[in-house]
Amino acid sequence: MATPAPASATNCKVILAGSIAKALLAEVAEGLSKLTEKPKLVGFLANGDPAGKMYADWSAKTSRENGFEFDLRVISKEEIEEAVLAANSDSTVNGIIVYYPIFSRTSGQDSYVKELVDLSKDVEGLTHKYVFNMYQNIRYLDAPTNNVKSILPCTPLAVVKVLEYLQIYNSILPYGNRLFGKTITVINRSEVVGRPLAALLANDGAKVHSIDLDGIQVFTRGEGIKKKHHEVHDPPEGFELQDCLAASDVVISGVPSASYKVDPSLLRDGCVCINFSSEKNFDGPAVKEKASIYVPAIGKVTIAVLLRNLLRLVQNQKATAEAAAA
Ligand SMILES: NC(=O)C1=CN([C@@H]2O[C@H](COP(=O)(O)OP(=O)(O)OC[C@H]3O[C@@H](n4cnc5c(N)ncnc54)[C@H](O)[C@@H]3O)[C@@H](O)[C@H]2O)C=CC1
Ligand SMILES: Nc1nc(=O)c2c([nH]1)NC[C@@H]1CN(c3ccc(C(=O)N[C@@H](CCC(=O)O)C(=O)O)cc3)C=[N+]21
Repeated sequence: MATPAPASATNCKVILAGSIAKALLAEVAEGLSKLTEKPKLVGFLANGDPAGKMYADWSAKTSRENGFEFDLRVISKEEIEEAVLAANSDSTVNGIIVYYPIFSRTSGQDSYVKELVDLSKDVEGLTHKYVFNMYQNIRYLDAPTNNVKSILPCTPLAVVKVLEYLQIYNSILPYGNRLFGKTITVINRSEVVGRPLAALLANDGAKVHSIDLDGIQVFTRGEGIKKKHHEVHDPPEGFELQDCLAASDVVISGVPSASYKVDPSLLRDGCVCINFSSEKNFDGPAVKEKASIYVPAIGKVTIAVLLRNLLRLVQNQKATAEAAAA
């Protein structure tokens, strides 16, 4: 007989990203063992951003430890265009990651750089074709042959992998519908993480409350998840953050501010809390009094997903070459 937890302890289980990343990296190792050459990822750091540098160094270390080559190239803003084009035409390069932001957030110039990366080497899935496929819930580039898989952005996909690990995805249901019946709040609706994440979760069947400073949006596939992909609508009149939280099985937060905390008194008893911000959006001791599961950070999962995406690019490059030869 298992001993019950002492009455004084909380019943919240804290799950660290490392254990989730380990499971994904094992899957990646399996795929890697079937290749004859080491996949090569090239990273471009053109902004002098210390946070970007940290993330890049950390990705480089994990890549090398797991049998991938990672070549970090520190360059100037002015060099980025030619550098990406050169990597596109270098057959020894399998994947390209460009760290953002490079140019001022308001200039829109970063969007131009994103489109420069060759589709077959875009390891973060940031070029328009991949973004389109994600929002439209299209999983392959070569439908109906379905040999070339579409690429999903790393952090939103990392959150999906965390939810699969936690069995929030119900494997009794068919693939693509496994979040049916779940209500999820995502706090952050940025173009790079929050909005794609809300769309992915809704495409998998969830009802998603997407929160940002400009208000709340609801992402769903409609009643009975009959639609092929998500649609977005306004919440009911007077619906506030507290109503979203009270209804949510899962709360995912990514507010980039040290002072922001999700009010623990608004959380549904026994909900699951996940933080993807580099700042702690949940107060640890308080959230543990309410949540059944708490994931304080996901960075390691994001990097495991980056390597999984790189492996997928290599597999896609092979499938494309074989199709061309046939
Ligand atoms: N763990 C990981 O793998 C990754 C973590 N991050 C982290 O996630 C955080 C967010 O990154 P981005 O989305 O790129 O940042 P961002 O600055 O582009 O977007 C943040 C969003 O949060 C919104 N926001 C700010 N205060 C809010 C509030 N009180 N309530 C609701 N929404 C609010 C903003 O309006 C904005 O839309 C950062 O801390 C970043 O470092 C980013 C990428 C990967
Ligand atoms: N093209 C591109 N893709 C990115 O994904 C990208 C980028 N550019 N530019 C820089 C930002 C920053 N970024 C972070 C990754 C992990 C944590 C993170 O939360 N890491 C730790 C916590 C902090 C720590 O341990 O120091 C964790 O989750 O375990 C934060 C920030 C990705 N970025």
